[in-house]
Amino acid sequence: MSHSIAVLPGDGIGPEITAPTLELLGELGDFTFTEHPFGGASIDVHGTALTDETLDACKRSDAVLLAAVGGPKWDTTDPSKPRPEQGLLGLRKQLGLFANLRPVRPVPALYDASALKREILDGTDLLVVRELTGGIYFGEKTRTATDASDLCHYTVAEVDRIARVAFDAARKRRNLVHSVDKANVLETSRQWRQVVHEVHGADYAEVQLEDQLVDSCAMELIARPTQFDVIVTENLFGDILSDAAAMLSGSLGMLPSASVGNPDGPGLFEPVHGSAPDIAGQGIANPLATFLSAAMLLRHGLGLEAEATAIEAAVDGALGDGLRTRDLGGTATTAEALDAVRRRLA
Ligand SMILES: NC(=O)c1ccc[n+]([C@@H]2O[C@H](COP(=O)([O-])OP(=O)(O)OC[C@H]3O[C@@H](n4cnc5c(N)ncnc54)[C@H](O)[C@@H]3O)[C@@H](O)[C@H]2O)c1
Ligand SMILES: CC(C)[C@H](C(=O)O)[C@@H](O)C(=O)O
Ligand SMILES: [Mg+2]
Repeated sequence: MSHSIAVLPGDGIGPEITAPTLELLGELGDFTFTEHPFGGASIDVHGTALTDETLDACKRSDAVLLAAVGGPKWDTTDPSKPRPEQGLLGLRKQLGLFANLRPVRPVPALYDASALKREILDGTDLLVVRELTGGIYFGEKTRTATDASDLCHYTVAEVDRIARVAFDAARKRRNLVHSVDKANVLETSRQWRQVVHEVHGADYAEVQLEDQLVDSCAMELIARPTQFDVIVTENLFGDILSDAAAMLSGSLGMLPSASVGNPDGPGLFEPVHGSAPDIAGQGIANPLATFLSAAMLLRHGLGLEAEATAIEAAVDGALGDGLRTRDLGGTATTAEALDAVRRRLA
């Protein structure tokens, strides 16, 4: 049976890293890919970042693969103008994907590519569980000539369900959850902390739970990353902490993600990084975060565990053979990265 994958190449380096990812997937099974305009590319043609046609196509698919959206062409401070990023937020919301899983597992072969010492990195294996459809991203926004505001809002139900995703993940890992908030200042964080503890006490008492303030968590992530197993946090904190955590893996170009949570619809699989406009069009982008996102698509979206593991092992193997794109301190092009990983698949 052929699996249908809706493909959203998006903007900037998006198309350059999507094409090799589809080639790689093509080696592993029978997939039907359909590409759809999304983000800035969609604004240019349709005037909106997410059309009904693209949304419907995503809903009908078995899984959605996204590269990245955005870029200077569409940057605007005018709230009446469309932005590529609105399409991404709308897609996550409309698909009901409230849980964003961002694993960070530095590959030993890349320890030298990191600015951090080997002793700090060795043994790091953590998962950021980011709440994805609530918080300040989705609260009411206002703007007048003299002021602006973004409302941060969470319901108990939204916190409850993301907490369960984190505890369930921890049970399959090292049984430890750090719940990250700013409960010393924010009311939404005080509610977050209370609900996480209630869920824990009721159903997950055997999982170790630690509370951590987000500012010190940012420091601890870089200073002592091995202490973390699962980090669960709200939307904005998770966005920022996961880019910081990318430094553990050597480059933002290494981190994949899976956006899940709706059992009745497809998941969305996307690298953590953006459209990298500074290197777009040069054929030098690192495609590995998208390859690894495709692996998460196979595992979480289609239940193809062996194929997912094959991609991850091939990426590790290629890096062990010395594959280094420019962000990792080397000279390999995107095409050479595909060749190196494909050789390891065989
Ligand atoms: N999921 C998404 O679509 C997504 C995520 C983050 C940012 N964005 C958007 O991307 C645009 C650019 O944002 P930014 O510059 O802050 O972040 P970015 O992640 O695009 O780039 C940050 C830095 O990392 C480098 N980089 C990122 N991915 C790389 C890769 N695969 N290979 C090599 N180098 C890579 C870039 O060259 C740049 O120097 C913005 O419009 C932003 O809104 C989109
Ligand atoms: C592009 C932007 C809306 C997005 C986010 O903030 O969620 C990105 O930074 C990410 O991490 O996926
Ligand atoms: Mg981000």
